Amino acid sequence: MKIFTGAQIRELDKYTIEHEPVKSIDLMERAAKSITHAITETWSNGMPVIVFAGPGNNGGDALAVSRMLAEQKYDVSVYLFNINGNLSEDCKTNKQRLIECRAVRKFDEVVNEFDPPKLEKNMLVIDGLFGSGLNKPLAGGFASLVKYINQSAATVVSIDVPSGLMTEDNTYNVRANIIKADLTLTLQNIKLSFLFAENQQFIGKLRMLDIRLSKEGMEQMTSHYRILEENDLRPRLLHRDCFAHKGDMGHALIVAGSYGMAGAAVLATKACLRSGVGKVTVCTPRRNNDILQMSVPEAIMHVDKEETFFSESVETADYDALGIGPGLGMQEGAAIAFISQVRRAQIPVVVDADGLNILASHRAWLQQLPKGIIMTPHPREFERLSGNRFNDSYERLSNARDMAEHLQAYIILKGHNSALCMPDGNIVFNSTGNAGMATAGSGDVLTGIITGLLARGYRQADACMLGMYLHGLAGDLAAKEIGMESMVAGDIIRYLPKAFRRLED
Ligand SMILES: NC(=O)C1=CN([C@@H]2O[C@H](COP(=O)(O)OP(=O)(O)OC[C@H]3O[C@@H](n4cnc5c(N)ncnc54)[C@H](OP(=O)(O)O)[C@@H]3O)[C@@H](O)[C@H]2O)[C@@H](O)CC1
Ligand SMILES: [K+]
Repeated sequence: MKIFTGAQIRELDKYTIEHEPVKSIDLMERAAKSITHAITETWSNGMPVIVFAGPGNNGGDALAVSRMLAEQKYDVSVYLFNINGNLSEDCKTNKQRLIECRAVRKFDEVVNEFDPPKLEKNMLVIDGLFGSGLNKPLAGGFASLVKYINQSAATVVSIDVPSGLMTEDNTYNVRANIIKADLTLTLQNIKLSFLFAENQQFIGKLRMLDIRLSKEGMEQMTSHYRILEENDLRPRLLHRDCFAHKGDMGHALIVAGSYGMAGAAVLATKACLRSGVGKVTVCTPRRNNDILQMSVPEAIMHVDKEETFFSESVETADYDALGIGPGLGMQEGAAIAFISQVRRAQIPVVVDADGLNILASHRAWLQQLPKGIIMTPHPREFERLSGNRFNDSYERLSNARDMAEHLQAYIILKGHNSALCMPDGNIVFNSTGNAGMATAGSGDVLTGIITGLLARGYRQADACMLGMYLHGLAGDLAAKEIGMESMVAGDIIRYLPKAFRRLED
């Protein structure tokens, strides 16, 4: 599913009006009908409704919804904020229609003085102040109103966007002046800012309402942001020939583990083996040999000459992909072996964990990475890697996109809705996964899966998308059966076969 910016939404709106064709006011009526339906489905008309409408089309929606609710015998009081005497055309029309229908308890057009109504627990507030047309942080009277609504015990439903929240960049927004909705009814498509963890407090529960914007318009419009769906992945799956031999299924090399961190190597190797690859060799320090041999008997050992850390890069001619970094340690010896290994690899490479930390402490090496390299940092690893501190997820994501373009790399920013930044500047968000996966070793599992998929023959972009989707799906399937609270990384590996099955069916 594509994600459109506020500016693109306005273009799509225009396109739909011209090509369907439909009058702008009728499109608003259509949106209001589906918003009203979502509200009446959830709350009965015994609940008093207070509507706050702004001067633009978000306010126009709110006025139309007020009329429709009042016609269905809801007890509706409406406050329209017309401070500058400048209502949008459709807002004006809906103001007129509302006055004419005479069904609302109260209609107050606020021009100057505003005496706020009492908001109580059993009331429903409809927030139609601002939507995708917001162009600066809320201030003054609107900021006070938002604070007043937020501190009340009433249930809040936001139309399209919680008022005060920008559809993309909230880096310099004033968070105290954004509505905290219990439910956001967003029109047609999800907005970029809804995907960021720190904005969940404003959105509450999210529902998307199909208002039938032009399909053709949406297909034609290019978007740099996309949400990954099962249907995007199915056609990309490689099929297994019935005469397949393990030699045809790829050979992955995992370089992982230091003394005390054998577990990271075990998890990455096991996950790699579960990702359809033919063979996996694991290169690890001498002292981890027995642990690996016992925990992952299917893997081939390549034991480093050092007892406790990775010290010598491996010839990669016999391998199809390299995954390096989990539990590798940060000794200077390991760092030098790491960069030598990455540089000499003539195969696709995935770098994670200590591999990223090593790069962060030798940032000049970033310029020496092979094109097409895959890096999978979590937010703090990415801050160290980029040498920056970020105010929010949007700023972090923009920085990751720039780095991916500059280094011609694939960067998966892990977290709530992991984001894959591609060398061409496009960004794909994952739609699977859950909070139970925020546990030690979860990242090692992802590294193993992507390395396995690369060795199996998937190209970088496909391996990253499929890898993050399967990783999250396995976590979701695990959560369904065992819950999130006590989930460990090994559970994700245990549910990988079911995740593959689900995609293949
Ligand atoms: N998707 C679709 O196709 C459809 C979308 N629809 C609906 O349209 C909504 C978008 O409507 P919109 O473009 O009129 O913008 P909206 O959010 O109402 O705000 C604009 C007004 O706010 C003002 N303003 C801005 N910032 C401000 C601030 N900080 N403080 C104070 N004022 C501020 C701005 O004034 P200006 O700064 O431009 O002078 C202008 O007056 C969308 O969210 C959805 O609900 C549906 O009706 C049908 C189909
Ligand atoms: K709103």
